Amino acid sequence: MSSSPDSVAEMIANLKRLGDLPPGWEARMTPSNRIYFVDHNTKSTTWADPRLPQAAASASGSVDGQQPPATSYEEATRQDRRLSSTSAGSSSTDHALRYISASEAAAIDEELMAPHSEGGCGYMLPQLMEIAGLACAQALARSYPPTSFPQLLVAAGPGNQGGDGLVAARHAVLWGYDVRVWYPKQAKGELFQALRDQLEAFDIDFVDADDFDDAFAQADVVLDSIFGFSFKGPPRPPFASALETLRDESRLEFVDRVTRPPVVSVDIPSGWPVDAPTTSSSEQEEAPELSFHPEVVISLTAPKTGMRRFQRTAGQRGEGGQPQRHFLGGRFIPPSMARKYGLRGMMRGYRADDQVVEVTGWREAEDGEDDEEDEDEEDEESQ
Ligand SMILES: NC(=O)C1=CN([C@@H]2O[C@H](COP(=O)(O)OP(=O)(O)OC[C@H]3O[C@@H](n4cnc5c(N)ncnc54)[C@H](OP(=O)(O)O)[C@@H]3O)[C@@H](O)[C@H]2O)[C@H](O)CC1
Repeated sequence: MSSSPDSVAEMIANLKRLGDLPPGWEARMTPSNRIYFVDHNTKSTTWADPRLPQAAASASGSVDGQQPPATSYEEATRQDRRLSSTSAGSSSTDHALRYISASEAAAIDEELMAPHSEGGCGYMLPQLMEIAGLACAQALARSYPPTSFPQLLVAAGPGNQGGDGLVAARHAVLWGYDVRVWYPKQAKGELFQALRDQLEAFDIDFVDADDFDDAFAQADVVLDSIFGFSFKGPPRPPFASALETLRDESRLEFVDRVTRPPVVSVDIPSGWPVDAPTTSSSEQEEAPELSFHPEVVISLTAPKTGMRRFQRTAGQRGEGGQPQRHFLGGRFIPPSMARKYGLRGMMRGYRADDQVVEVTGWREAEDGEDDEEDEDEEDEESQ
C-alpha cells in the first residue's frame, strides 16, 4: 500500500501529531512513500508505530501482511528517507527551520573564517569546503545512489560553491559514480587548482565549456553547484545558457521529461533569488526568468530565505515524477555561533554522526523560538 505522492506532507504531519518517538527510534520513508520505524536499540525495523497501543500498532503494522520494509537494518539506515529520530542527535519529531538572508550567510561565512583572536572561529576556506562538499555528496547519494544513477554530471560555478561541487565530485567517484565535471570558469587561486588537480588524478573527465547540453543529456543525475549565496542579477555567460537548458528541460511536458535527469542543487537552486522577503509573499512564487525547479536541494549551514518556496512543495513529487527532498548540511558551526544566529534548534536535528539531515516537511521556526531555550535553562537553574 503505497501512498499517493501528494499525501506525503500530510503523512509527515500525522506522524508528528503523535509526539515523540521512544528513545532510539526513528521514522523513515520507503522509496514508495510508506512510513516505517527503525529501532536502533535492537537494530530492527517494523511498520508498527511504537507510540500506538499494541493492538493498534500491530494493526497498523500488518498492512498487506508484508514483512517490515528493510529486512536489513543496515539497508534501512543507509538508503531510505529519514523523517525523524530520537537517537543521539534529537529527541523530538518537531524540528523547525531557521531561514537566513544572503547577508546573514555572508556574515556567518566571514565569522567562521575570521581569526579567533578577532572573535572568529579561525577556519580556513578549504576546511569548510571539504565539509560542505562531503555533505553535498551524501545528500546526492542518499537521493540518487550510484547503483541506479551511475552517470553523474557536476556543474561547477566560478565561486566557492563551485569548489563544493569539485569536492563532492571527488567523493562521488570513490562511491561508484561515473563522474564528469563542467567547470567553464575556474576561480583564481591555488585551492581551486588543487581541487582540479585532484579530480584529474582521479581520471575524472572535464567537459568542454560548450558541451554542457550534451553532457546534461547523457547524465543520470546532475549536481548543480553553479551559484550560491553570492549570486546576483541576471546570469551572465557562460552560465546563462546552462541555466536556460535546465529551465527549458523543466518546462517540457511530463511525457517528454521522464528522460530529464534529476537535479540536486547546492544551497539554493542556481538562478533563484537568494533572498525572499516573507513567508507568504507572492513574489516568491514568481519564477525568475532563468530558473528551474530541482528535485533535491542541500542547504548549507541554514536554508536561505529564497528556499521557502522550495520547502512548500518538498515532500511531494515534482513534475518530473521524482520526490522533492530538502537536506541540511555544512556542520561546522560552533555552539556559540549557533546560539548567536538562532540555529541551535535546527542543528539538533542532526544525528550524532551524520553530515546531513533531511529537513523535508520541517516547519519554519517562529521568531525568537531559539531564544526560548535560554529562558527554559534560566527557569531550570532558578528552581
Ligand atoms: N558558510 C557556508 O555555508 C559555506 C558555504 N560555502 C559555499 O560557498 C557559497 C558562496 O560562495 P561565494 O564564492 O561567496 O559565491 P558563489 O559560489 O555563489 O559565487 C560567486 C561567483 O559567482 C559569480 N556571479 C554572481 N552572480 C553572477 C551572475 N549573475 N552571473 C554570472 N556570475 C555571477 C561571481 O562573479 P562576480 O563577477 O559577480 O564576482 C562570483 O565569481 C555558498 O553558497 C556555499 O555553497 C563554502 O564552500 C563553505 C562555507
